[in-house]
Amino acid sequence: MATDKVLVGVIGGSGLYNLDNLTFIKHVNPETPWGFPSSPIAISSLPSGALVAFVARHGVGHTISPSTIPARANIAALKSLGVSTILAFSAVGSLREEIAPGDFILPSQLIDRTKGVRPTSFFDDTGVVAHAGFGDPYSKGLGRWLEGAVKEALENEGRGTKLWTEKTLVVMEGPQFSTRAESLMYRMWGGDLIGMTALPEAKLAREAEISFALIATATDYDAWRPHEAGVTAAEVGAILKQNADTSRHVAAHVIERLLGAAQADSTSTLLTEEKGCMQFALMAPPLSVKNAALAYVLPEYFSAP
Ligand SMILES: CSC[C@H]1O[C@H](OP(=O)(O)O)[C@H](O)[C@@H]1O
Ligand SMILES: Nc1ncnc2[nH]cnc12
Repeated sequence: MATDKVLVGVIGGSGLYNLDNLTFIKHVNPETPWGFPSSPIAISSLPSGALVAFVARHGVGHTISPSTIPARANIAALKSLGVSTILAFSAVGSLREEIAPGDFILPSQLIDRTKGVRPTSFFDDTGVVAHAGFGDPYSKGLGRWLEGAVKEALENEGRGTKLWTEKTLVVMEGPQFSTRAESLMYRMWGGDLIGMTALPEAKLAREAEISFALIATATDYDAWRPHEAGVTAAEVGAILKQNADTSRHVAAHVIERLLGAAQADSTSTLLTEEKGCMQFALMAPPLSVKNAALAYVLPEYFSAP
């Protein structure tokens, strides 16, 4: 099933700086109205010939901190290539005893503990006000479908990696890890996982009408456990390689099946679930507004001056 369109994008987090299990074709580096993406985007092909676009969230040499990731450029650059669905990978700490380092999770909810220092909207400084729906931060149909596909990929890899679903991810500013008091408070709030990068990425994907799912990979137990030292970067680093190898396997397996499923059923909305979601989020008639930045990321509604 070959197509020359890049319908699926992957964002790699800590430890996942390439998809070198796929056949590399070329790098592209689109300059967006929000600057360049975190890394040049690697276009690779799956065994079927279908194309995948990959961006390394922290740069390929992990030089970009969570607070300064150019998330708007990453999402806009992927959209400019034709991407309609993004699978994002993220290393997270566990706030629950049962979720162990090495486990994979498809979170369904987010709690925002970033500090307002990250630009979170494509509409900033455009004169257009938009309120995207975000009650379900991850695309629900895609998430339901991924549950089976990721489970199958993990079983097929044969490492015994567990998959959890319906979990709540707390997104903190960083770069320092949490105090014990904060970690305990997040547990009381209902948090199951903690990370530093899931926002604003998911909000921006929604504004860009891109289907979006997060595949979180647990690296540590954060600081809430009594009688255990708090988390360190060394502890996280020790498990990143194993998680990244499994993530590469999961990405290849899942994307091949996702594209196959979408192509086999012409009524499938797996790749297009969020299309049209911004239509009623805009507080002014969009076609009356000419804006180059919005025309770049939402050409469905805006045109350039
Ligand atoms: C190296 S641990 C902290 C670092 O790892 C996570 O990154 P990502 O979500 O991109 O995998 C976490 O959010 C921090 O940025
Ligand atoms: N314990 C933790 N806190 C925040 N982000 C993380 N990423 C991986 N482990 C983390």
